[in-house]
Amino acid sequence: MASKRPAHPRSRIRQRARPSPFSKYSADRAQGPGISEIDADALFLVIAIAHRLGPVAPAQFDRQVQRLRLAAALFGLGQRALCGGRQILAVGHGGFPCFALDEVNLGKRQALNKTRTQGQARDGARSGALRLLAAVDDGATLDEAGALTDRLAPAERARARRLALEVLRRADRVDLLLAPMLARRPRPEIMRILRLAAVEMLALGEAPHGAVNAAVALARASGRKGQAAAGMVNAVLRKIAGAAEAWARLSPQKMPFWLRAPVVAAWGEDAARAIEAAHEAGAVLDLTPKGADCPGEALPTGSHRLPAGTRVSALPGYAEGDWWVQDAAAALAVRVLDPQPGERVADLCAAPGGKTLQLAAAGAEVTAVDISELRLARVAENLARCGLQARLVAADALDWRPDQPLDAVLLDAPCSATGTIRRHPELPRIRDGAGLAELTGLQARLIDHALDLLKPGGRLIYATCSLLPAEGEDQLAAVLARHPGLVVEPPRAPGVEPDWITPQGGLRLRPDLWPERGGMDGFFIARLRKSAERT
Ligand SMILES: C[S@@+](CC[C@H](N)C(=O)[O-])C[C@H]1O[C@@H](n2cnc3c(N)ncnc32)[C@H](O)[C@@H]1O
Repeated sequence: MASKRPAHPRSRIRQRARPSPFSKYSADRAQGPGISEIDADALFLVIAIAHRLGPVAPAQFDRQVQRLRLAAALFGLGQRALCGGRQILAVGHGGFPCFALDEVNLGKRQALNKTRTQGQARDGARSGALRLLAAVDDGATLDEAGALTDRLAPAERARARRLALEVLRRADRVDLLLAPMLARRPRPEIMRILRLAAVEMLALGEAPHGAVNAAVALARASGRKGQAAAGMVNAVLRKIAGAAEAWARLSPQKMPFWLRAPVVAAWGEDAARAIEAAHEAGAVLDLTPKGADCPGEALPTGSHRLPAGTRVSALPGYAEGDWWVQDAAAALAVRVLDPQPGERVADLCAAPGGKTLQLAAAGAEVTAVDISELRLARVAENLARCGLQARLVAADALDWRPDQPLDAVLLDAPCSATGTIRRHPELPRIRDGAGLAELTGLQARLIDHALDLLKPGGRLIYATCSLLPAEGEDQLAAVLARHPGLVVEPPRAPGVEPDWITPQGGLRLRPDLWPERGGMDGFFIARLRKSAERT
């Protein structure tokens, strides 16, 4: 397409030389790639399109981003340029020169003035999902990548995340189906488009013509090489549309070897497959009630369950803080502790605070400690919403000591989080099991420190949202060996089934439990009582 290259060489140099104050993924990610990594020519063109300076009011921001995105698409610039466009505007909010779109220069007034149809909204969600998937391929979690969909309307943003989750739950299974249909492996951005359309058709019931047309359009919009691949995308996806039987014969995607091997060693091949099926099925929504009023079906353990995809903020009682979101397995740690009103309890790795809320709701005098000030702010928000109180301390738990010994400590230790793959299916793709020895070493030090903070006869709950025995059963065995006199107490709580209790007395929860109810996160919970004799 012909375009007028405006003479703004200085803006080009300035933008290239000046690093963006925004990381690519989120404010939490300190060293994300900045604007300098965006394809310079694409960025130059977007700046060219947007060269008429003027402040962008926050209310117009989304509209400006949308226009810039359309402009970039018209020039065939693809994702990287779109990302650049967003960042230029974002920089504008931070006080840098801000670029507003010049429709006259663009010469495409009609296209830009088009009102958004439903189809465009869906493509916004698909493009958003592809940006999230690209970020995961770069090693980001979906939460870290969330900022990449900020410019979408809330419903599109939610749909983009849902699509990305569904693809990540099946990416390996789709690749197995695609492999014989591909003469050679396409570029990563084309592979992501193929996976997305395949999952939409085979797992989400999307009509083939809609999914295939959208995929072809996305391939074309992804740049010159994408345009060349559009024919292949069309042909392959038409074959995929007819491959429902072959798809049904493929098993759910396997856990990576570093995780699967210890799972099989602990519980066998059938359990590993059942866990993989639960990972593919994804997670439902669980709430922990503060009092009696809580939407959803009451589970035997006291949590309330709603279908996946339920909009949390639309549920009754959200603003009033009548409940909070917490997986049924996670909620069992505090139920097993059974905190009493007035007891002095520390929640040593507290953020975002689900367990702190449970402790405070039980009437305990809670100190919530977390090493991350940023994450501790979420505990404060959650406490405020639910009208509950706790003392918040931003500190390394290993350095923190209360002024008097405690009745109880809850240690929900940092771990591999492999029990949460149903809701974080990107974890197996971005982790490789490295650093496990470091984590288990930290867990052991935290356990010993927690025991040291307890009064004689005080109780400790050790919990991890992990499927790895190294972070659960093995830690329990090791702490019992290190501390003679320490006792494991039965993990009693309403709804806890005898089969969930290990021979050693720990509580082993797995995603394949309660299959008819929708599963639960993987967790290990142990209740320990310190010797009543002073040492
Ligand atoms: C599994 S999450 C805790 C979830 C939390 N208990 C809940 O129920 O919402 C682990 C937390 O440990 C914190 N953490 C990691 N290392 C820590 C340390 N040495 N001291 C205190 N907190 C730590 C992390 O910041 C993270 O918020």
